[in-house]
Order: sequence, then structure tokens, then C-alpha cells
Amino acid sequence: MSSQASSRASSRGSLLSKSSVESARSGQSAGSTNSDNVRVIVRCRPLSEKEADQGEDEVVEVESGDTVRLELGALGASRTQKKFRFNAVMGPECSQTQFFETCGVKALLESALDGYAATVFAYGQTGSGKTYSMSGYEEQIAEDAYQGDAQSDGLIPRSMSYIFSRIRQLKSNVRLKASFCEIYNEQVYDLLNLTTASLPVRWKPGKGFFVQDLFVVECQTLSDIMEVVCEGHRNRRVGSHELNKDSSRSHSILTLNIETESSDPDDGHAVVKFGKIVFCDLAGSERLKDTKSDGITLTETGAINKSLFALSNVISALTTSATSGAASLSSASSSSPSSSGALTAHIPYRDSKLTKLLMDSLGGSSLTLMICCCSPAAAYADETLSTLQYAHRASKIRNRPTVHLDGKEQLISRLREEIKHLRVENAYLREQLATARPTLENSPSDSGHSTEHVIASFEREIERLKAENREIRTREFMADRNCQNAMIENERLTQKLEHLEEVFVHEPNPSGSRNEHEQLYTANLRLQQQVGHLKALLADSNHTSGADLEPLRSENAYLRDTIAQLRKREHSLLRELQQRPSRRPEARTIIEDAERKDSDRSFLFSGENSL
Ligand SMILES: Nc1ncnc2c1ncn2[C@@H]1O[C@H](COP(=O)(O)OP(=O)(O)OP(=O)(O)O)[C@@H](O)[C@H]1O
Repeated sequence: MSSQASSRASSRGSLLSKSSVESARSGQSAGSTNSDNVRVIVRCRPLSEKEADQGEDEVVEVESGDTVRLELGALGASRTQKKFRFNAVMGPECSQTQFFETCGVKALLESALDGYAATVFAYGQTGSGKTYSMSGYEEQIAEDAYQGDAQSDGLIPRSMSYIFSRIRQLKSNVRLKASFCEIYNEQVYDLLNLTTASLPVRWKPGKGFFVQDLFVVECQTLSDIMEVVCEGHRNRRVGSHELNKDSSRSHSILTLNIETESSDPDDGHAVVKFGKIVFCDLAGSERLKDTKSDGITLTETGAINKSLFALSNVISALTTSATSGAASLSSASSSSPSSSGALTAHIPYRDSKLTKLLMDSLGGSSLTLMICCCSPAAAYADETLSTLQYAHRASKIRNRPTVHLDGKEQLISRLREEIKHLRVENAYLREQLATARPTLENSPSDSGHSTEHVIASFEREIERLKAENREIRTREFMADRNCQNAMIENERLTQKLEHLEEVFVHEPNPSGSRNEHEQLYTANLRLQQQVGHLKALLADSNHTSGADLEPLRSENAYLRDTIAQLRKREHSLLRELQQRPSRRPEARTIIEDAERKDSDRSFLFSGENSL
């Protein structure tokens, strides 16, 4: 296996938006709805031995291939039922092979080979079968030199072997790179490199959120990649509690980057696409009292529930904006440069590392498959209900799948698209002229205008509209670029603050923190200048294309909010510094300095200057 420690994950290509993706891409064999929606599959496991011994009732029933019925309430007359419909529902009898064949993951893998980003994530209560569905038996897959098991293997090993079998058939050069990390207690750890401490999550334009310094392994054979999978499982944090003896205590994220080089069927030139598939096995949602958590387990459970709550908030915000007709993509932190005009609602991706890293999968440019696992036991009916409700909301999320190409390819494809559009427009205009000409030729020229005059005025109008269109596009491009710049500044400021926090925690020398503050102030000022520039641009744009720039204004409001929050944090850090007796004189100077500078710059955020 050739491996490389990559300080930054391989530089990715740009994204090319597509308005829609062929239905085949979403792999919807059973009950497919919209190709851009998150596809949701429910899988109900059999009763465990323990549950069967306890005489548990089964309250989950698969009604048809896509409907699940849940019995609620006490046994007897007061029982009620709830029904949910999903893309597909699989019951306890469903084998791992059947599950792989019918859940739609194969089509996602095909899409990833075709340059799309795809995500499969498993959600459900602890012990409901997420790891079993994603990987198989955890203790087996974590064995040294694991060779695979035809019966019990889950989606991940099956997907890996599927990809290699497809690569053998394809007439393309394919490069595969894998990384594997986990989010444990809100910190990201590399599962392939245990020597590193927790890793930071960063944001970059054109790339979105990513884990910095993650170990990336180039895989040439199936056994290379299975080694990555097994190594990750060996290193994943597993604990034992009342509901599951091998419970995953973290969210794990396995990413396979697929670089495919093929020749364009139209003109034979080489095209490189950057697809990827992400497998995310979430830690189980769980009630503290059921798991009988204490000490470390209690902290872990708290962190798990907190990040799942953040995920639920993102899903709610996305579904609310989807049902209210608002676009679901947040350009403020989107990985897609082409998506920047789409923001109309703030989606709280930044609230947790999990939601940052899943941003592209939820409301972003990825094709997404959510696997919802549940237990059939009556004892967990409430948890199952909340899982199904969660899943139902998630199924309303609309993504915008995009092909990932490198910069040059992106330009060529954009120009091709442009030519295609112009051709359609030309054909339409010719048609219009053809229908207008006989009418005009037969009509009396009582208005004093000849047919030629009318046609010429049509043509002038078309030219005028085209010029206006170009101008609006230029303005949008400029505003988009300014937003990107403001985001970069925002990220830089966040990093400064993180650094400043570290400075306080680790007791550095006093002159260092003063310096920190100066740098922070300069960065802050630069950010404000960006925002001011953006405001001026938007105010100017208002005259001609106010409606087109509405999303940017909303994004701007979000950025200003973020800046205000960052400033609050900056102040609280300074107050903290002031409270330390050893640093009081130094703190006073810094605070006075900051307050004086604040009053200088406050005009930028005053009411009449806001957008
Ligand atoms: N469909 C299934 N068929 C047979 N056994 C299953 C099935 N699903 C789960 N199991 C078994 O149930 C137990 C719990 O499953 P698993 O560890 O996958 O749950 P989990 O949802 O990943 O839990 P946690 O969130 O605590 O990690 C395991 O012993 C697993 O082998």
C-alpha cells in the first residue's frame, strides 16, 4: 500500500453545477421520488436474543416495500398506530446481500465514479443496527487481515469490492484515496494516524469544511482499501453500556476520493472528474437513563446527543426552507462557488463539527442516502417514533448534485453549456421571427413602420436585454467574490480567536497576548472593510437588480451576525484576562485600546449602514 501523509487533503477540483441529475444517479430502484432529495431507507433489525428472552413485543411492521407501521401506547385498547412512507423499508428478514442490492448504494457508487459527491449515513438509536448495516460485525471487521465475509459484510466492504469490480470494467484511469476519522466528544481524531492530537476543522472557498492534516492513503487494490477500513474500525472508540455491548461512542467518517480520467466522447480530450463517497456511521441517539451512563460514558453521551441535536436543527432548518420555497443551500459556507446566489435562510451548519463536515451531504451538492435503523421492540417504541420522524423530515431535504471537475474542465464545460443555451435561444428567436414575419408582412403599415423597422426594433431590444443580462451577471459575480472574501476573513478571524483562546489557556508571555490582540484587531478591521465594500456594492446594485441580490443580502446579514458573535467572544476573552491578577495592568491597556478602536469602527454596524 502506498501511503502519504497529506497536510491538506488533495487539492480538489472546482464544482460545476447541474440543475438536475438523471434519475438513475439517485439510484432509486424502489419508490423513487425526486432525484435531488435525500433518499431515506428504513431498516428494522430482528429482536435481539436478550429482547426475545425478556418477552418483548414487536411493534414495527413493514407494510409494503416503502411503508412502515409503528404501534404505540400500552398493549390493549389504547394502542395507536403511526405510518410512515420512505423510499424503501426493510424488515428483520432482510439479509445483508439484499440490503446492499436494494438500498440504492450501487447507484451512488456509480455517481461517485462519474464525478459526483455521494454520502451514505446511518442514523438511529443505540443498538439499532447502524454499524451492522454499514460495516457488518464490528468485532469481525476489526480483526487483523480481515478478508471479508460474504454473509455478514455490510455496505462498506461490499461497496469497496463493487468499486474495484467496476474499475476493472471501465476504460478510465482511476485513482483512489481514502481517509478515516471520528468525531469524539466534539473533537476530530484521525483513525489512521493515532499519533496526532485532535485535528481542526477548517473552511476554504471552493472546498467547504474539511479536516486539516488528515492522513490520506492511496489505495491501488481492494486489500489496500480493506486495510484502511479495518484499521479505522480497530481504532474507533467503542464502549459498553446497558443497550449495546459494542456501542460506537463516536461518529465515524470514511471518505473515498475517486479521481477518474476519461476521454470526452464528443472531441476525445481528457476529462478529469473528482468524485467521492462518504460513509458516516453516527453514534447512537440514546437516553442517559436507559444506557445507565456515568462518568466518561456520561460525557460521551452528552457530546453525542449535542451533536445529533445540531444535526436535527440543520435538518429542520433545511426542511423549513424547502417547504417555504426558499433555497436550501447556504452559500456563506458552501463548498460550491456556483451556489453562492442561493442563500435565503440561515442553516446552522457551524454549530457542531458533525454538521460542518456533513454540510455538503445535507442541502449541498452531494447525493445522499440516509439509512435509518430501528429496533422492533416495544420497549423502544418512543425512540423508534422519534427516529422515524427525524428520517421523515430528512427525506424532504433537497440537494443539488454537481459534477466535480478541475478548473480547466470547469471552464470548458461552462462554455459548452453557454453555447448550448445560446443555440436554444437562437432557435427560439428564429422561430419567433418566422411566426412574426408573415403577420407583419400582411399587416397594413398604417403606423408608418415597415416590417424591417419592426424586426430591427426587435433585434435592438434583444441586444439591449443581452447587455443587461451581462451586466447583472457581472454584478452577481462581483458580489459573490466579495462574499467569498468576507468568508475567508471570517475564517481567519475564527482561527485568530482560537489561537487567542489557546494563549489564555496556556499562560504565554504578556507581550505575546498584546501582539495577538493587535493582529486580531487588524484582521477584524480588514473584515469590516470587506463588509463595508460589500454593502456599497449591494447598495449600488439595488438600483438595477435588487431582487437578484436578495440572497447575498441575507448572507451578508449572517456574516455580520457572525462577526458580532466573534467580537463578543473577543471581549469576553479580554475580560477574562482582566480578571487574572497577574495580568491586570496589561489587560487594562488592551481593553482601553479595544474600546477606543471599537468606537471608531462602530459606525459600520450602525442601523443606517445596515443592508
Ligand atoms: N439486521 C440485523 N440482523 C442481525 N443482527 C443485527 C442486525 N442489526 C443489528 N444487529 C445486531 O444488533 C447488535 C447492535 O447492532 P449495532 O452495533 O450495529 O448497533 P448500532 O446502532 O451501531 O449501535 P451503537 O449506536 O450503540 O453503536 C449487534 O450485535 C448486531 O450484530
